[in-house]
Amino acid sequence: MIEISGLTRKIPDGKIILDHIHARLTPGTFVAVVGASGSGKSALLRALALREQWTSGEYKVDGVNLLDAGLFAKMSYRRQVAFLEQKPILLEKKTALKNVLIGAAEQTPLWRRVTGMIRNDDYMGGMDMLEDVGLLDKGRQTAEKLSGGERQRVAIARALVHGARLVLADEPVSGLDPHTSEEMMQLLKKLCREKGATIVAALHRLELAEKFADEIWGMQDGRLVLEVRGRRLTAAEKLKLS
Ligand SMILES: Nc1ncnc2c1ncn2[C@@H]1O[C@H](COP(=O)(O)OP(=O)(O)OP(=O)(O)O)[C@@H](O)[C@H]1O
Repeated sequence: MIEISGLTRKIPDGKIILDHIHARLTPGTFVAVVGASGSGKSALLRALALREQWTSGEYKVDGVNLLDAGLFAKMSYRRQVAFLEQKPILLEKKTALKNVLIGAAEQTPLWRRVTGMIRNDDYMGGMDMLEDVGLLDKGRQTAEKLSGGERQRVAIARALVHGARLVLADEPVSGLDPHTSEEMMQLLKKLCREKGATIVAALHRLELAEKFADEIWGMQDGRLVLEVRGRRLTAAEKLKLS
């Protein structure tokens, strides 16, 4: 269980971009973060990934406040968190399988990054994960030849093969056509269910959030102003977020 309380981030010019956010993340839940451009969706995801400094607040993971914990505890937590970029950065000349197994710098042991070695059981694990994301036939294809949707799938497989418990996805369907976007959302939902990972995805398209997410968080001016579970947003709520 992850509990955030009073998460605040103030940038050097004094502007508060995340303002006293309280939230709870239950394992295996798919959360969509929605809100107007500049409302703080990406900033929230980066703060959850500990990629940016928190000015104040508590970040409790299984009851322990990570912000008071030592460097090793933070590093060990970061290894359990995967961040999916809008445009995944892959090793272009390497195969999809190698990208899954050695591409995630924060989650890959140093010896493997240095040697590029893949053990037989890792190879099987990588292939299983590629199958889970529907890319078994693309395992030997180099990343440069993959489509936008396939690249996102490789990035998702890479996140999950290393056992990420929290996957933060910043606009995972940006630039994808409507059909591929729906497939991607379906895949995230399936992996959430099957692997028990918690997924927090920033989304521009409300209808995708309503169709696929278990919870919708609405951001406005750095504040979390809506938390909706198991239902669509009302017209008034949509208006609030526009
Ligand atoms: N490191 C930073 N330095 C200065 N300002 C920042 C920084 N990070 C975010 N901001 C500002 O904080 C606000 C929220 O930005 P953020 O990128 O989180 O919005 P967003 O909701 O993800 O927007 P979009 O949907 O356009 O991606 C914006 O006003 C942005 O300019």
